[in-house]
Amino acid sequence: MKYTNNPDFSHQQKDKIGVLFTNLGTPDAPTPGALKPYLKEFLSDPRVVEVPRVIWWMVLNGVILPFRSRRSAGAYKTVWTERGSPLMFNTEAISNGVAKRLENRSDIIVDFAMRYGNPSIESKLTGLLNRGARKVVVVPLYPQYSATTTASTFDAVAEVLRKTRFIPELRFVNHYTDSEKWLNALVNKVKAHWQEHGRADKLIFSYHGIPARYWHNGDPYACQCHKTSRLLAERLGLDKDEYMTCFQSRFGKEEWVKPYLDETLKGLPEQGVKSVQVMCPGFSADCLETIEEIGEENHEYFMEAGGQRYEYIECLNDDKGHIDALVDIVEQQISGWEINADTKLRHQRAEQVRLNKSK
Ligand SMILES: C=CC1=C(C)c2cc3[nH]c(cc4nc(cc5[nH]c(cc1n2)c(C)c5CCC(=O)O)C(CCC(=O)O)=C4C)c(C)c3C=C
Ligand SMILES: [Fe+2]
Ligand SMILES: [Fe+2]
Repeated sequence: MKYTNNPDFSHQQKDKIGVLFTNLGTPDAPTPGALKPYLKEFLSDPRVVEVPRVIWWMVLNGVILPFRSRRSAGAYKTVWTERGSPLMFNTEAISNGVAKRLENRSDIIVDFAMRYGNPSIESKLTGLLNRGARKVVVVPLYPQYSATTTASTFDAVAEVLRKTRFIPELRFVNHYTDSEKWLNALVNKVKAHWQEHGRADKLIFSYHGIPARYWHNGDPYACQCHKTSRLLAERLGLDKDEYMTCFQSRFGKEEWVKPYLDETLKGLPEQGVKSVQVMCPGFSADCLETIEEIGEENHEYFMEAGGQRYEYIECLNDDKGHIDALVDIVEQQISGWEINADTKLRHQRAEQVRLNKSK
């Protein structure tokens, strides 16, 4: 094994703290040619699809990739913009927002990476190490823990570090469903929506699903989703009949955690629920699964079933409240990581200068 080194390493260099935000990943372009390698990497991850490898290899390569690449490319085309894939530019905006807020900390470097596709965790984590990061905090932008997302990100980080000479001190955010600032940011988002559009019969919290089997085997994800909904409802003063939790984005034939969003929306109008507002507190950034699946596809299901008003409340993306919450999470993680008294003094002076300027 040849271990990777920092090509610019000097024993005199100033140590840095690296902050790496990660998200799921997205294809490079909305085309079948770009979808195929992206879906292949994603769906070959044993954390995502827990099926015997040989059988899955045949199904994936023989059936899923040829068909799904085409179908998904069509869906991605509907959300693609001049700035590219929403998941990418929203994640970048979040990372930039946090970097801006921490710019007076000259010892902190902030970047983002994607678990699948580009920019890879390997390229960005190595980049941080090469820029002098000796301590790294990884923040997967998944508020709820799931083995399919959070643990898979950990696997990717570990895989990179397996090959590097220097292993940084490492902190890894497990989930942040209890973050009061994060909950408040979501509450404020809903309240702002209510101010503009009024309330609906029901507020639906929709989360990406996982196969029910994973949950039964110990994945806490669905429980954390229900908890998130409850904490939000308490803060919004909602009664039990005024909100509900649903799961979206099923994939494959197996049973996933329920209730399914699409089936729920198709059944609500006949129960007298004629208007709904849907938000996705499991997604930090708007992406295909929110813009197209929640904004378009499920909107149609509800209206076709007799619904009268359907509104999608966007993700937090780079909202100020979201950035505040993430800065808070990072600061908690790196507390006690001050590089040395000298650096600390410099930060305090820089902060003083900033405060004096803003007076
Ligand atoms: C077995 C399949 C899948 C599991 C399990 C799964 C879990 C999971 N996914 C997210 C977040 C996102 N998923 C996104 C897209 C997406 N997800 C799957 C499959 C599983 N996800 C597929 C095949 C796709 C690709 C798109 C498609 O073909 O429909 C995205 C959006 C990416 C984008 O580019 O916009 C996100 C985000 C979570 C949070 C999760 C488990 C908790
Ligand atoms: Fe997914
Ligand atoms: Fe989807």
